[in-house]
Amino acid sequence: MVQSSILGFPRMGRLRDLKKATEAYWADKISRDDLLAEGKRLRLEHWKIQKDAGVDVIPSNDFAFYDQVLDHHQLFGTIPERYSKYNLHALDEYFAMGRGLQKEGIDVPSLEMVKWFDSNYHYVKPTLQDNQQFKLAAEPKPVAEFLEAKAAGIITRPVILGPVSFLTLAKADRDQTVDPITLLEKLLPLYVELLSKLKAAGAEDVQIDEPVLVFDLAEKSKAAFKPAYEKLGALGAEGPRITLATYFGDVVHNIGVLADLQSLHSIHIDLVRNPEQLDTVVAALGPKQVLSAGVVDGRNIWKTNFKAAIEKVENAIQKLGKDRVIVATSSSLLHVPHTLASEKTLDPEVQDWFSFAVEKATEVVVIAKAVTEGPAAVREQLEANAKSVQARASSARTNDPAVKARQAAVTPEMHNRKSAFPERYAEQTKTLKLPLFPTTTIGSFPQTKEIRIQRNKFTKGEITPQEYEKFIEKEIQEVVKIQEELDLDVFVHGEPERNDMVQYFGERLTGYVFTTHAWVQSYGSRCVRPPIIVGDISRPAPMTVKESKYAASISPKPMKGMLTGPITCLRWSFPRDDVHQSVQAQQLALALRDEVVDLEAAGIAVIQVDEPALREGLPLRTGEARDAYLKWAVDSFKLSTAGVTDGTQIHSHFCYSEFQDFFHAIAALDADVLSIENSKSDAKLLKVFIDEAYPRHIGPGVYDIHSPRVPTEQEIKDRIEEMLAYLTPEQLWCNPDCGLKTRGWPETKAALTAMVNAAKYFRQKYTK
Ligand SMILES: CN1c2c(nc(N)[nH]c2=O)NC[C@@H]1CNc1ccc(C(=O)N[C@@H](CCC(=O)N[C@@H](CCC(=O)N[C@@H](CCC(=O)O)C(=O)O)C(=O)O)C(=O)O)cc1
Ligand SMILES: N[C@@H](CCS)C(=O)O
Ligand SMILES: [Zn+2]
Repeated sequence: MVQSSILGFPRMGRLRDLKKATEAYWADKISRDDLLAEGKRLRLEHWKIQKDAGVDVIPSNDFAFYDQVLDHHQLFGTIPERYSKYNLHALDEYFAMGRGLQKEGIDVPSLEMVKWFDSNYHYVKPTLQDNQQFKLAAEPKPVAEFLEAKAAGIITRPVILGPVSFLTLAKADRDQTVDPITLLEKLLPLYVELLSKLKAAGAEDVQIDEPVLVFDLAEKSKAAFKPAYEKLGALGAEGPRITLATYFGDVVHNIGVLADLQSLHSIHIDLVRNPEQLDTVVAALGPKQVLSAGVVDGRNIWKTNFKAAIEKVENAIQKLGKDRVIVATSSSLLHVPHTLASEKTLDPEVQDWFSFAVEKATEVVVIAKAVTEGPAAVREQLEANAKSVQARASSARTNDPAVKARQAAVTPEMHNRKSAFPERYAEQTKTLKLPLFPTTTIGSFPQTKEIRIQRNKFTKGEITPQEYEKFIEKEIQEVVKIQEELDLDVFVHGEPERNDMVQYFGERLTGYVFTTHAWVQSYGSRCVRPPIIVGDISRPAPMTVKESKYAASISPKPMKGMLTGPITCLRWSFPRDDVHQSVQAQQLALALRDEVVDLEAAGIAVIQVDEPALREGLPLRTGEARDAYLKWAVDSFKLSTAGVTDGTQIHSHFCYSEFQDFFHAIAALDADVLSIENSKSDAKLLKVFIDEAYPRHIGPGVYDIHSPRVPTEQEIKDRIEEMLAYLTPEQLWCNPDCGLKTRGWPETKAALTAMVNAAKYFRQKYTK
C-alpha cells in the first residue's frame, strides 16, 4: 500500500488564532497558561484535520510559538548567556531570543532572523559560541508533542531539523569565531538521546529535515553527513526509523552523500520543483529504502494536477514497488494558507483552481489511493480534477493580447537611465539640497490598530470611500508633522493606506486575485496574505500617486514616493505556474514603470522601489540558472525605474538577505541610493562596497526594527563609526533597517530621535 504523508502543517489556525493569542500574551492581555492552552488546541485541531482527511503519516513538532528553528535553540540548550542569565520562564526566554526584550531592567536585542531558503518565511539563526556546550532540554518538545498527539489517539511522525542543517544554518555569535559545523561531534549525542526518547515514547518514525542538501555544500558540511547518520543509525531498533527530508531543490549534486546514508529508512525529495531528480535518487536508494515523493506543492496554491502527479508516483513505483513509495507534500505546508473553505468572495471560476493546506491534505490521500487501488477507486475526484485543470488552461482570464504586445515592444534602451550616476547626482543635488548623512525612513510608519480598524470598516462598506480617504489624509498629515518634529531630511507618507506592500499592489493590478483569509506566516506572529497572479498583468490606473502627491503638497521637505519592485511583487505573491516567472516579472515591471513616470510627473523627485525579495529569488545553487535569473530580475527592476529624468533620485531597499554574495546584482540595478538591512550583521560585511569601488550612495540600516527595543544614540553612533571604515561620509545615508509598520509610535519616535541626533553629530564632524 502506498502511504500518504504531510511534511508539516501551517500553525496559525483558520483565523490566525495563534497570532492573536501570541500578541495578546505579549500585551499582557492573556496569561501564559492561556497561550499554552491555545497552542495545544491548535495542534490538536490540525492533527485531526489531517487524520480526518485520511493522511497516513501526520507530522508533529511542526508547531512553534515563534519559529521552528528557534525551538531547536532551546531543545539543544544553545541559548546565549545574554538571555539565559535572566532566568526567565522558558517561554519568555524563547520570545526574548525571537523579538528582543526591554522590560523591568532587562534590555536584550533579538537574535538575527533571515530568510528560510528561498521562501518568504524567516527563521532565527542559531547563534553559537566558541566554547559551545549542548544540553538536551529536560522535556524535549518533540517528545512532548508526540505524546500529546498520542494521547489524542493520533500517532504522528515528529519533525526535527537535522544536525548538519542546524549547524550549517548556524553562525558564530558576535565576537566569536567558531565554525559551527566543527561542533557536530558535540551535538550528535543529543540527537541520539532525543531519538531514543522518541522511540521510548512510541514513535516508530521520525522526519529529520536536511534541506541544506539542496545547496552547493562546503566540503565540511558534506563530509558531516556520513558520520552523523552512522551514529543515529547505530541506534537500530532502539531508535525510530528515519525519513530524511530535502526540499526546495534537487539533491543530484549531493547524491553521493545520500547514497552513503544506508541506515535511513526513507528519503524525501521535492518532485514539484525538480521532477528530473527522481531517476538519480531512485538509483541511489539501498535495496530496502523508501522514496517519499513530494508531488503536492507545499509552496504554491495551485490545485495539484492529479494526472501529472500520479505519473510521477507511478514512475517511482515501477522501479521500487508500492511498499517503497510514499506520496507526500513537496515541503511543509507552512508556506500555504490554511483552507480555501474560508474564502467567500473569490470568483468560483478561479476558486476552483486553488488548493490550500486543508485541501492539499486530501490531495495526497487521493493520489495515494489512486496508485494503491487504481484510478477507478477515485474516479470521481480524478475527473473533477481533470476538468478543473482543463478549465484553467483554456480560461480567457489568463491571456491579455495587449500585455503581450507591450512586452514584444520592449527595447534594450528602455532598461537604462539617460545618464550615468555623476550627471544624475549633479541634477538631483540642484533640487534636493540634502545635507551630509541625510536621514530618511524606509517607508512605512506604525500601522496602528486604528488604521487597521478603519480599513476594515472601509472594506466592509461601513464607511464611505470619502471617509476613508479623509482618514488616510489625516494619518499622512500626522506622519508629516512627526517627521518635521524629528527633523528628518527626506520624508515619506507612511504607507497608512497599504494593508501590505505587495497585497496592496496586487489589489490594484489586473491579472491578480486576492483573498480574505489566506494568511501565511512570515515571521513570529506576523502574517502576509499573498495575492494570486492568475493572468497577464497590467495597471488599469495609477496606484499610489494620489497619496504621494497629497503628502508632497503638505511637506516642507522632499517627499519620497514608495513602490514595491517587480521581483518582490512576484515573489511575495503566489505566482502563476503556467508562464515563466520572467514573463510575469516583465509585466509587473511595465506596470510599475508607468507608476514611476506618473509619480515623477506629479512632482515626486525621490522614488524608492523596494526589492527586498530580489535575493530570495536567487536559485539556491550557483550556475547557469542563477545567471539567467539575475539577468531577468535586474532587467525587470531597471525597466521599472529607467523611465525617469536624471533629476529624479531612484532609491531601492533590501532587507532579510545576505548581500555580499549578491553584490553585483544590487550594483547592477543602478539605483542612486540603496538602503540595506545591516544593523544585526557585522559591519565588516560592508567591505564589499570598498572592494568593488561602489560609486553610489548607501544607507546601511543603523538600528533593528524587528524589536520594540529602542537603540541608544551611542549605539547608533558606534554603528555609523564602524560603517565609516567602509563607506565615505558623502556616500552614507542614515536610516533604520526596514519599514516601521510593526512598531508602536513611542518606540518609533524615540529610536528616530536617537538616529537623527547621531546623524547630526557626524554631519557636524564632517562638514568643512
Ligand atoms: C517586509 N516584509 C514583508 C514580507 N512580505 C510581505 N508580503 N510584506 C512585507 O511587508 N516579507 C518580509 C518582511 C516580513 N515582514 C512583515 C512585517 C509585517 C507584517 C505584518 O504586519 N503583517 C500584518 C498583516 C498585514 C495586513 O495585511 N493587514 C491588513 C489586515 C489587517 C487585519 O488583520 N485586520 C483585521 C481586522 C482589523 C482589526 O480589528 O485589527 C482582520 O482582518 O481580522 C490590513 O492592514 O488591512 C499582521 O498582522 O501580521 C508582515 C510581514
Ligand atoms: N517600504 C516598505 C519596505 C519594507 S521591506 C516599508 O517601509 O514597510
Ligand atoms: Zn524592508
